[in-house]
Formats: sequence, C-alpha cells, structure tokens
Amino acid sequence: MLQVVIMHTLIPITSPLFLVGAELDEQPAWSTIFGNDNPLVLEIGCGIGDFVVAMATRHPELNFIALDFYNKGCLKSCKRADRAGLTNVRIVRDEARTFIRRCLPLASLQAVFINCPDPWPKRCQRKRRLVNQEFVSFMEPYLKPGALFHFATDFDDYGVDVANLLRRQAGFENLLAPDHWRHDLEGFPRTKYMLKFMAEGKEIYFVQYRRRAEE
Ligand SMILES: C[S@@+](CC[C@H](N)C(=O)[O-])C[C@H]1O[C@@H](n2cnc3c(N)ncnc32)[C@H](O)[C@@H]1O
Repeated sequence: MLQVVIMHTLIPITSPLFLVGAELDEQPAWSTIFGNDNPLVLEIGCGIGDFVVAMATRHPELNFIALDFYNKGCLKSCKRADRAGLTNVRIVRDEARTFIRRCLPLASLQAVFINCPDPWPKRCQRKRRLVNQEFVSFMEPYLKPGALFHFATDFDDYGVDVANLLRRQAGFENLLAPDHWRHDLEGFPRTKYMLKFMAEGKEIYFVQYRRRAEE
C-alpha cells in the first residue's frame, strides 16, 4: 500500500530569544540563560506573543518563559519580543507538561499564566483540555508559595470547571473572592483570542488563585 507522508517544514527561527525545549539540558541554569537571578514567570500557549511582550515590558524585574508547541506562534512571538527590545523573555517551542517536568525546578515559578487555552468544545473532546484537576495538581509544586495561577477562557463551562476545581484544591486560595471568576480584570493585557471573543460579544472568564504560603 502506498503511504503518503506529509512533511511540514518548520520555518527556522533565528531570534536569540528562541529556545527549543527538546534541545535544552535537563534543568537548565535559567540564571545563566537570562543573565540574572530574577524570578521566573511561565506563560503556557503564548500564541503570537502579545501577552508576554506586554507583561515583560511592564515587569523588567521578572524573567518570562513563554511556551508554545506551534512553531509559527513561536516565530511571531520572537519577532514581537525582538521588536520590543526585550531581554527578559525566552520563547520556547515545546509541549507544556514535557517542558515543565524536564526544565523547571519545583517551587521555581512566581506565576503561571494560561490565556484562552484550546477549548475542545465538544463533550467527547473535553478530556483533551489542558487544565483539569490532574493538571492543577501537577502544576502546584512548581509554584512558589504565594505564586499566582492565572487562567482565562471565553468558554463558560471551561471557566466554571476550572474555578470549581481550584476551589477544591486545598493548596490554593482565591484572589478574586468572594467571586469565583470575573469577566473583567482592570489593567490586565488582552490577548489576540480575548479580543476576538470579546468582538463576538462573548465574556471572558478570569480565574486567579495563589498557592498558599502556609502549608
Ligand atoms: C487558542 S490559542 C491562544 C493563544 C493566546 N494565549 C491567546 O490568548 O491569544 C492556544 C495556544 O496554546 C498552544 N498550546 C495548546 N496546548 C499546548 C500545550 N500543551 N503546550 C504548549 N502549547 C500549547 C497552541 O499552539 C496555541 O498557540
């Protein structure tokens, strides 16, 4: 039987801010990579890099690692970060859980941001969603005590599910209490997908917790 193999060529990314997760040492020295010991912040699914560039511009005292497994997204993110002249950002092409396990020490993150992750809207696809109970339990030890866990989506049931499961996670406390989620966070940068959904009249669900300091 004739097998047709479709090869996708990856557009090379030459930015000095770009890293390929699989080519990094296990547990790389982030202080050497960034040239300082500033706290680490992770963005999962950075898309075109608009959010990480806005945040890294506002917070030069933090080092941002923006992850995406989509090469074209990494390319666009690198171009945006290069244009902004940022040195406190690295764009990493990798799958989130693979990268976190291999490359991040426990209790190393000051914050994790997940904006508009793929929604897998059909009921039968929901098990593919990135953020679920297992993921939150997996992520928790990588956060420093007091670190932020930020999640945003336009999908009502995804937003409500994540708010509910974080509520049950003893190691986290709700930063938006008494609300379980908000549809607006003043001053928070809007991502490409947030703006697209808002233009369609949809509401964004923002959920923000922090890892408890005392455990
Ligand atoms: C719907 S887009 C949202 C992009 C951006 N955060 C925004 O709000 O505009 C989701 C992004 O997450 C990336 N992504 C999804 N699952 C991922 C995973 N497990 N590891 C790394 N990237 C992932 C996709 O490639 C895509 O770029």
